Amino acid sequence: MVERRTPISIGECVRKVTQYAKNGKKETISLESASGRFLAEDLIADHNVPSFDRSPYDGFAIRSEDTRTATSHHPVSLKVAGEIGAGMVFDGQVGAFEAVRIMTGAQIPEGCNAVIMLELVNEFTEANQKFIEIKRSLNEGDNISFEGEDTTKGAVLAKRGTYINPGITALLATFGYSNVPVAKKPIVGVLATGSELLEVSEQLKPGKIRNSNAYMILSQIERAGGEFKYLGKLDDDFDSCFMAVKNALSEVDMLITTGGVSVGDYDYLPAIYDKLGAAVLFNKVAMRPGSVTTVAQMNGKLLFGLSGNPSACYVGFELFARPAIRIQLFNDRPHLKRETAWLGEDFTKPNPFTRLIRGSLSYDEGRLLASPSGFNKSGAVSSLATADAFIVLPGGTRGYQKGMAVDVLLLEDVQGSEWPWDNIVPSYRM
Ligand SMILES: Nc1nc2c(c(=O)[nH]1)N[C@H]1C(S)=C(S)[C@@H](COP(=O)(O)OP(=O)(O)OC[C@H]3O[C@@H](n4cnc5c(N)ncnc54)[C@H](O)[C@@H]3O)O[C@H]1N2
Ligand code: MOO
Ligand SMILES: [Mg+2]
Repeated sequence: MVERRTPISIGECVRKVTQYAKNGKKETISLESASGRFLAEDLIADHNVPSFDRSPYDGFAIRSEDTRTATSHHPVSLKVAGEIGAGMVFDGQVGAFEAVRIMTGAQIPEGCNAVIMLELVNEFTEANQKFIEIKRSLNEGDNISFEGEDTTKGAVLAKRGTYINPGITALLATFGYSNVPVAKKPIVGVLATGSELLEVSEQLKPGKIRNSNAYMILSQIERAGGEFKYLGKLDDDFDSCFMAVKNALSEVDMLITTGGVSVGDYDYLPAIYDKLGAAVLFNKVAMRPGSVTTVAQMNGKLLFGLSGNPSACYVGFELFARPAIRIQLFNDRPHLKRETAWLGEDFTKPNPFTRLIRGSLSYDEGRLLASPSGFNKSGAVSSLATADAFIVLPGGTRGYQKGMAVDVLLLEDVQGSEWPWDNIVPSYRM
C-alpha cells in the first residue's frame, strides 16, 4: 500500500523550516570583496557627513552681511584674502569685505557664511591685489553644504543582515570600513539523485537526461547568498545515497537533494531520513508544483528533499531553502518579496492546491502585469529561464481570469519580505 501523505499549507511548512533556521557566523573581509554579501553588524554613522561645512560650488566664500547693499548698479567689492581647493583649509579669520576663492568640496573658512559661484562675480586686480565684484545680496547659509546635512552621527544607516549593494559599499567606505564584518556564507551541500542522470558533458542516450537541477540549485544558492558545495550525482541506489547523505551532513550547514522524494520504487529519500533518524518536518505541501517537497532536520541541520521535477525543485528551493540561507545571513526579511500584479492570462481550471506559476513581470502604463513565463508543468525547465516571479493562485474551487489582482513573489529582488504568507489573496479581486 502506497504511503498516504497529509498536505500542509505552504505558510505552515515555511514556518516549520524557519523554526530550525538559525543565524550564522560572521567574518571580516576586504571592502573590495564585500559587494553582494550581507552585513553582520549594524552600520552606524560614527561622524557627521559631511563632517565640516563645505562649498558645493567653485566660487568665493564670503560674509553675506557684506553683500547686503549689492545690486547690479551698486556692486560691492571684496578683497580676495586667499585661495583654497578641496582638501585645503584656510587658516585665519575672514574679515569684513574679504572673500576666499574656494573650490567645490573645500571647507568653508572661519568667518564666512555663504558662497557665490565663480560665474556670478567679476574679478579684477588693483595694485597686485585681487578683488571680486558682487552684484547681488546673499543670505547667510546660501550655497553651503552643512555639516551633518547628509547623515548625522549616531544614525543607523543599515541594519545587520542588509544586502551590500553599491550604495552600502559607498557608506562603508565613508565610515572607514576597509574591512567589513559580513555574514559568513552558509555552506549548502547539493546532491542529485537519479539513475537517469547524465553529466552535463555527456551525449544524450535513450531514457537518460542531463542533470540540470544540480546546476540550477547551485545558481539559486548563489543568488540567495549562500556558498554551494556540489557533492555530485548518484544513481538511485539506497546504500550509496544513504552514505552520501550521511557523509554530507558533517561537511555542510544544510543539505539539498533533488529527486527521489516521492512514492516511487526508487524514491529513497524518505527511507534515508528514516534510517538516519532525521525528523521529517513535512513531506507534502499543499502546492503545485513541488507538493512532494520534503524537509527534515537532523541535530538542528536542515535537509531539503526537493523534487526531481525541475520546476518543482526550483519552487521548493525558493520557498524553503532560500529563507533558511537568508536567516543564516542575519537577514530579517528572508522570504521572497510579495507584490500585487494583474494576471496576464486565464487560469480557468480550479486546483485544490495553491499554484505557483512561474511568471514574467512587465509594466503596462504603471500597472504590474504577471504572465506565465512558459510551459507550466512540474517537469518543465524552459519556463524557468524567463521567470522572475511566482504567480500565487490559491487553491480552491474556482479558476482565475485575466485581469484579476493576484499576489506575486519576486525572484530577483534583494529586499525580501518578513512574512508573505498571511492574507495571500484568498480569491477574487477584480
Ligand atoms: N504515484 C505518484 N507518483 C508521483 C507523485 C505522487 O504523489 N504519486 N508525485 C508526482 C509529483 S507531484 C512529482 S513533483 C514527482 C516527484 O518525483 P521525485 O521528487 O521523487 O523525483 P524523481 O522521481 O527522482 O524525478 C522526477 C522527474 O524529475 C526528473 N529529474 C530528476 N532529477 C533531475 C535532475 N537532477 N535534473 C533534471 N531532471 C531531473 C526525473 O527524470 C523525473 O522525470 O513525482 C510524481 N509522481
Ligand atoms: O510535487 Mo509535483 O511538482 O506537485 O508535480
Ligand atoms: Mg520519484
